Amino acid sequence: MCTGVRFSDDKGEMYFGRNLDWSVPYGQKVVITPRGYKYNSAFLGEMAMKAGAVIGMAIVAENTPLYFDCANESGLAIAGLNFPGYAKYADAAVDGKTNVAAYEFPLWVVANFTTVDEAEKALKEVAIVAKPINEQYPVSQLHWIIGDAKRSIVVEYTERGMEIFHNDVDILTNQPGYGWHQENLRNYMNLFPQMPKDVKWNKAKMTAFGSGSLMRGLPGDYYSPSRFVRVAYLNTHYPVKSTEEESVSRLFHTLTGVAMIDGAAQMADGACEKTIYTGGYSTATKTYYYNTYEDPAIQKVAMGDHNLDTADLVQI
Ligand SMILES: C[C@H](CCC(=O)NCCS(=O)(=O)O)[C@H]1CC[C@H]2[C@@H]3[C@H](O)C[C@@H]4C[C@H](O)CC[C@]4(C)[C@H]3C[C@H](O)[C@]12C
Repeated sequence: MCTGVRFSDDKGEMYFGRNLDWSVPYGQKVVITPRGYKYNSAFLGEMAMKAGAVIGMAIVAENTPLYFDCANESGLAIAGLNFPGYAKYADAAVDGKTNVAAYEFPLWVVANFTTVDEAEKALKEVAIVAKPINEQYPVSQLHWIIGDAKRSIVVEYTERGMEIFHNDVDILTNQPGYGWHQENLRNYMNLFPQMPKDVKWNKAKMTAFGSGSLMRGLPGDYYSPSRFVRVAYLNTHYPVKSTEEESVSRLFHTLTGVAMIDGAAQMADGACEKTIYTGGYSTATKTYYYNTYEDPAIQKVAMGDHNLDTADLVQI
């Protein structure tokens, strides 16, 4: 399972991050795509980085960065999360549509757009096509969260075609679809951060043991609907912060609140899922922060420390 989150600080800068939950790493690295890089889109020919340089977590295949999550220097970010059983891409290019292969979708979004508004408008004309980049990497079944300083959307391509959801809680997990998760939040309207007043049941007078009393019922397990509710509650109740340090701390604490610990939840093949890495981007400093299951110390890569006016991918 995976979890994504977006929020802003008090100056309107965006922080956008995700947990990548799986049993084994994919060999991913932080990859910077500089302004002069060009890539061969599966259906659209040669593409330039119109919205500027990009940073994120990826593997590189055929000299193309296959981003798991990334952001451009204009402040638009995207993360792909597993969506098997629901994602259903077009089998082949669709006439009259802008055809984008699933593997290049994050790169295509951040190469072309600077805001969620721009991306949302263009996405209405997009078909996501089930074409793999090569035989080594089959097509992944994903849905995506796309965010900027103002808001986020969820993109799902299912048997109903392209669906775009306005994401009022700025988070995403896995199956089922965003619409189901949003409706399910209504089951948790009873959750509040406040200390409850003392109550009386006949002669029995009761006071809370301490804080957290009205959070009871917030699901603590790793199941996708449970993580959705938990991270929605955490993200929407966290106080808005001011400094980079406070917001990066917020990002990692929120994602730790839905991180997966080894041994607790097996996948269908019997292997346990765990949070392989947590990664996220700050528009304030154009920096990508990450840590891994093995090394929880937070590492950072600032775009500004690299020459962005070249044509070659930088793999860190
Ligand atoms: C497995 C990852 C999603 C993690 C997740 O959501 N797990 C939930 C597990 S569960 O089923 O819901 O239990 C996804 C996110 C991004 C994906 C990668 C990116 O899409 C980039 C390429 C795309 C290629 O087509 C396949 C390899 C790949 C490198 C993908 C491998 C894998 O599918 C990744 C790493």
